[in-house]
Amino acid sequence: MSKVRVYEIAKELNVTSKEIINTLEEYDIKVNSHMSTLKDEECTILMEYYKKDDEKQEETIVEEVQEPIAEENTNESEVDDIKMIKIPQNVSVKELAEKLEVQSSELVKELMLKGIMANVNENIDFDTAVSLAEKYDILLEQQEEVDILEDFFKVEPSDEKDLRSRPPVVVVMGHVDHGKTSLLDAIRKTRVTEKEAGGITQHIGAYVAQVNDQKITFLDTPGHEAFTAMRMRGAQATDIAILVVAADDGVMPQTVEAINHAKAAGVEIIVAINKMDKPGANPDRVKQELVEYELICEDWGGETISVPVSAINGEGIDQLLEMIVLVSEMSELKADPKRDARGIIIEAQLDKGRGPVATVLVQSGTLRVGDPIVAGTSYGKVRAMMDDKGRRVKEAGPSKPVEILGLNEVPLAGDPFYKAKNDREARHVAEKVIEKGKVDLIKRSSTKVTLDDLFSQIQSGNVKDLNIVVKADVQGSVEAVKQSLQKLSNEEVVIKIIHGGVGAVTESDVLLASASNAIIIGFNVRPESSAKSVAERENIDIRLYRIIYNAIEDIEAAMKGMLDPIFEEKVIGHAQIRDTFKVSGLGTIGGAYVIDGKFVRNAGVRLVRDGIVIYEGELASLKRFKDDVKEVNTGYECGIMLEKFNDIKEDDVVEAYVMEEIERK
Ligand SMILES: Nc1nc2c(ncn2[C@@H]2O[C@H](COP(=O)(O)OP(=O)(O)OP(=O)(O)O)[C@@H](O)[C@H]2O)c(=O)[nH]1
Repeated sequence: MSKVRVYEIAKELNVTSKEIINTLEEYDIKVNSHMSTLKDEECTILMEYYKKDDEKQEETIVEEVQEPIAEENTNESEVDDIKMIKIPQNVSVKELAEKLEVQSSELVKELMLKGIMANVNENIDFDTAVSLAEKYDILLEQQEEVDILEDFFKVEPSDEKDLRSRPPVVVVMGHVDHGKTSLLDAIRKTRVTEKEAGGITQHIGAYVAQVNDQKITFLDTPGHEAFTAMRMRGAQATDIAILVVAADDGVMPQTVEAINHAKAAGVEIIVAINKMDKPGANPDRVKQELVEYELICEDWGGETISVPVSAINGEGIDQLLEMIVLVSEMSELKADPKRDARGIIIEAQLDKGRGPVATVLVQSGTLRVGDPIVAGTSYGKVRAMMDDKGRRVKEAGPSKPVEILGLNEVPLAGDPFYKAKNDREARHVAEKVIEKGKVDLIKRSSTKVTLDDLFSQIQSGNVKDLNIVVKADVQGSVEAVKQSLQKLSNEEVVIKIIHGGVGAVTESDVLLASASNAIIIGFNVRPESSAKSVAERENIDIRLYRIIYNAIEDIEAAMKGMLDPIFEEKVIGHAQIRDTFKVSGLGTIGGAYVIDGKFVRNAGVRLVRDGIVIYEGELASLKRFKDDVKEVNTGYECGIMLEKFNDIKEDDVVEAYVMEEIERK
């Protein structure tokens, strides 16, 4: 118990500081004030002394039940006499003087006496501040830095009566080349530029379309990756996703990804069946294919709204917009325009002449020119605001995208922004965010689930749904895994397969897992290298299996807290097959080049072709020229033979791994 002060132990023992000083005097120990620090043995003496006293008192109480516990509370008044003030870790002399209600010059003098030369604007550390305050019988407490941020970012819900309807925020998703950009352009052309005489559409990352007396805000970056990347950073900006499916091409892999990303985010989906002008257009086939993904269109007896459109000739665009209005009316989207502005950064860049320029989407409150704001680690006063038509505006309410000038640096897309009380608070909060680490701040509320800590997260009530992304080499495996895993759901936790697909684990899968707190399970597939690095950064658990049963077993065990991964695989190198040689009686030798890490003779190996694992086993031989070798390092060529496997082809990648014992987290 080091560095305990008199008043602290007094509080602990529920007596006055004065009493503590007197008691110590009985033991010939002299202390000066309630701020004096006590030695360990002095604390022990006091604890012993008062313990006995307590026991004695208890006995007395037992004997004299009627006796009121006389004025016990007088102790508190003494404690109350000591004024307690919270200060940050570092304060300037001036700030401290204000808190202590004394002249700054007086503190400067006091500091001089202590041998510290400081002017009024200089910062002093907490201990020095404490020693200064002691003189004024004021006790300083260190303000927890997290408090400042938590207080600042805390969003009190608005009163129901202050809520007003707001326009929907819409994003366009779909498979590559199905017409996302063309559709956004078509809407902008009919609903934005032409109606605004002389209005020039600015590309600011979002635009507002007018439909009769309603407005719709479109985010101008199509694609589910951008959408989920923002969501992963904590920003849920979108209300409705338009799923664009080309009528002549039908549901394709990225259509499925888009569906699952939208579903995981819980946004409404409206299907736009595009390219209706094309001769091969077959909207019924699209609707039929969508059924498999639980999007059953209205004319097929379901609830999903679908609209046939052509981004080229404008067919169906009006109807699509009306449907968006209808869906948003049903969703009763509301926000409080009166409170301090809050929203997200949609995109931002550095403009040579104007400095950092950011497009922001106001989500609640009203942003005004002159408002001090914080966005991630950047801050500043809104110097000017422009809308999507390049017009200067003074304020922007909920769902309105505006371009703003005045931030000190370029924020990131997806950063939330908040209005601060004043410039000083904005700067201070941004500095604290930098100190604390931005990523940490944004993800404060989301600890990522891993199989290793699944059980403890279930126990603590953090996990009610175990979200899983499944990737496999063939569709059959995806389906088999989905079905077997879903059966594992029990009363405590429901297993949800939020996305399943064929092929390597991609960055988009990892983004989805991160945004939805999911784990990824791969069967006979490998993560792409970009996916691997994002997974590491985001702390996403990717589990790779060859046998479905093993995955089921692991998840079942993890749910019961009985997972025992004693060994973990560590990939030690990759080699690319550059040539192959058939040797009669022996088999195929791969002429390989070690591209990273190293190859060792007794490592486990797997052969990967286009992200799919074709073979897993052992090396039958590892040679440099004619000699058998134990290992081959990066940048060297070698001859590889695989145990009982000859289907080696040019450009195949062989991955070498060893099993390492790991500690359970
Ligand atoms: N005939 C016809 N062609 C269309 C239509 N919509 C888009 N296209 C064409 O399809 C091609 C792809 O359109 P984009 O709008 O670039 O598609 P996208 O989905 O944004 O593509 P990515 O951004 O690459 O994912 C272009 O050549 C368009 O001209 C349509 O309604 N009818």
